[in-house]
Amino acid sequence: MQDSPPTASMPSGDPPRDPSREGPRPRGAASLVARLTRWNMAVLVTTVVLCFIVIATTGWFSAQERQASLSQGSARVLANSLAPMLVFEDREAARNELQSFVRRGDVLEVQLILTSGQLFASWEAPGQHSDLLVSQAMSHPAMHHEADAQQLRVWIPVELRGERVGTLYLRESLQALHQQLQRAILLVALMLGVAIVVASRALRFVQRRALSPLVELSRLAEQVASDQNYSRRARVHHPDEVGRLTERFNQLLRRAEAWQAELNRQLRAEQAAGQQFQRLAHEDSLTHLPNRLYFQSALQRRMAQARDQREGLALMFIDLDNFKLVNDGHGHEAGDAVLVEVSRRMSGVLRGSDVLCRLGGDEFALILPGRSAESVVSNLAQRLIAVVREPIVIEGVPVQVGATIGVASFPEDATDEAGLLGQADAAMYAAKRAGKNTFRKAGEVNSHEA
Ligand SMILES: Nc1nc2c(ncn2[C@@H]2O[C@H](COP(=O)(O)OP(=O)(O)OP(=O)(O)O)[C@@H](O)[C@H]2O)c(=O)[nH]1
Repeated sequence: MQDSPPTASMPSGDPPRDPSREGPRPRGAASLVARLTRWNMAVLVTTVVLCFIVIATTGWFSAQERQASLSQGSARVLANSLAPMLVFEDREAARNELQSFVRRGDVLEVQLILTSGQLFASWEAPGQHSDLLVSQAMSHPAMHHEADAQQLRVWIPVELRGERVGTLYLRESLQALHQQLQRAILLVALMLGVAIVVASRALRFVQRRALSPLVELSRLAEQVASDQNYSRRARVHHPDEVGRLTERFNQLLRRAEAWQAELNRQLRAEQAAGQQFQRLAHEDSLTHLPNRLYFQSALQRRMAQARDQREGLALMFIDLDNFKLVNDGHGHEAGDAVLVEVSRRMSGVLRGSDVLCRLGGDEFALILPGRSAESVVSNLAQRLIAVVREPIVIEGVPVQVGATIGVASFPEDATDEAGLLGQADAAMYAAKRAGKNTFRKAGEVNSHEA
């Protein structure tokens, strides 16, 4: 057989890819490292800012308290030295004492008031006006202080030998303290800013290291999803949760690989079975020549090709002579053996492009593609008749059959398959009538003879 029946194309072992599961990470999907760093930074910055607020507030209040206690201490010393001057009504000495006291610089106002409520001596910084109410000064029996954001006020009783002789009122500016504190806060803020920058770098580095096995696993999963190569394996870095996850993932890969191998094996088996089925459907089981089903499609295909390429084609209809006698005389099995041998002999004299088919019984058809010269066709018919006529030895007994051939040419005798086969069939019958073991061409058979 020169033209083998077509085989069915089977799908490859790999299942189809799903493009939606491939490709880079979608836009806007941040990496786990970046997301974790952002969250950690948010927590860190919030904590640092809260700490900063607590430190600054506590610092402010404790600095104010320290300033108040310092001022109270110096006011007490001043009150002690002013007490005798108050008793002896030495205003000049009291003013001098106040003058030397206010050299400290932060003082805005000092007032010395007698128990009667009368002002004994005072000092006010340039541009300052006293804000003291006498009733307020006398209302505090013991040392007392008040502070707001800008100023500190101290009231202290002036006593001599345990007896109250007046009140000393001191008002101080907290501006210097403010500036000092601002500088300290700025310095702390700067240091915290640097600490945040260093911490963010360190966090990113640590998280990148800690999450690298997870990132590696995710990359591997993406690769496997993309190329479906289940023989890949992920590296287990540490025997922690991620390590165990990696082991489970490798286990899944091993199973998927085994499933894929089994699926491929099944597909190959089905492919082979399909090819076998295709072959059997188009093959004559006795002679292994292409059968009638294949002949019909082959003739259609070859004629279409001939039409397209403006080529010719010849068809021979071959019927064995006196084959029935073999069956009747030597049995059906002997008849089968003759059919097999005749097929083998006829195949032996054909060209590679010729297609010999068994149509059924003792009937054969031969497609000769291309435009063949008349003499070539005649010679081939004679050779076929000659090889078939050679005696065939069946179980030691020679038997003889013959062959009668009808030839039809495309496009001269017919332009469609049925017409061409009919013409070859008619020519063959004409040859039978002419005495068998011969051939006839459709073009030479006149209508009367047909
Ligand atoms: N052994 C065998 N015989 C078959 C097979 N198919 C058909 N036959 C027989 O082949 C014979 C064909 O009959 P014919 O073509 O009329 O017989 P013939 O002797 O060749 O007649 P002519 O063509 O006039 O020479 C019949 O007896 C069928 O039973 C087969 O597969 N095996």
